[in-house]
Amino acid sequence: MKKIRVGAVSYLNTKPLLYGIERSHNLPELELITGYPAKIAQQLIDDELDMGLVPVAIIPKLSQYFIKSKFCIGAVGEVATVCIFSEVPLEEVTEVMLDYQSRTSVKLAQVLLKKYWKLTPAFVPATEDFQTKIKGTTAAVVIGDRAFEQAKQSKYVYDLADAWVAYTGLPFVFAAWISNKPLPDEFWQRFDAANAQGFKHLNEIVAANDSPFYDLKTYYTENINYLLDDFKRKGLERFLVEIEELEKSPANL
Ligand SMILES: C=C(O[C@@H]1C=C(C(=O)O)C=C[C@H]1O)C(=O)O
Repeated sequence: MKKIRVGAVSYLNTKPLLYGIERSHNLPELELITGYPAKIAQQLIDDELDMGLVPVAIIPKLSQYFIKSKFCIGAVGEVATVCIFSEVPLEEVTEVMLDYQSRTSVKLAQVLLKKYWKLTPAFVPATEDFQTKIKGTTAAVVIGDRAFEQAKQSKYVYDLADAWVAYTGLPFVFAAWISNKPLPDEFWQRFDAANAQGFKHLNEIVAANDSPFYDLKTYYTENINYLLDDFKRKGLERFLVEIEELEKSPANL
C-alpha cells in the first residue's frame, strides 16, 4: 500500500486533532510525522510530505494545493499562543524578533504592525534562545507552547489573533490541512472522521498533557477554533491578499 505522508505541528494545540488520527484503525495508509510549523512547511514544499497541518503563509510557495478538511488551527478572538511580547509599549518598540518556528504568525505580525498599528519597527529573524533577548525596546513574536510561559514574564502582550479580528472583522487561520497533490475524497472523509474523535475526549487529552502556565481546557474550547468554515476561509483569503501586498513593499527586514 502506498503511504500518505502526513505532517503535523507538534504543539499542544494539535493534540485534539491528532488524538483520533493516532488511534484510528481506519487510516492504514497514513504515516504521521510531527515537527514545528516551519519545518513541516518546508517538508511539504520539498514534497517530503503529501499533506500537512502547515502554516497557511506558505500557500504561495506550493505549485498546487488542496484544502479539503474541515479542521484547522484558527481563532475568532484571543488565541493566547501567538503574541508579540515586549518590555515596553508597542509604540516604543524598535525591533521585533521573528520566531524561527513560525511561517504564518511572523507574516501576520508584519501585516498588523504596518496596517493596523501603523508602526515601522525593524524585523529580525530569530534563532534558538531568542526569548532571553526580549529586553528594552526589542520585542519578539513567540508562538506555540513557549508563549504560555512567556506571557507570565513579559510586561506587554499583544495577541495577534485578537488584533487581526479588530483589524478585519474576520477570523484567522494559522494552519490548515493542506495537500500538495490531489488525494482521494474518501481518504479526506476518513481523515476528518479521525480528526473529530478528539473532541469527544477533551478531558482525557487535558489530563494527559502537562501545561503549568495555562488551562488547556480553556485553550481548546475558547482560544483555538478548529472548524474551517466559510467565514474562516474568508479570513484566510484576506490574509493571502495581505501577505501578497506585503511582498510588494517589504517591511524593514
Ligand atoms: C496558534 C498557533 O498557530 C500556529 C502558528 C503557526 C505559524 O505561525 O506558522 C503555524 C501553525 C500553528 O500551529 C500556535 O501554534 O500557537
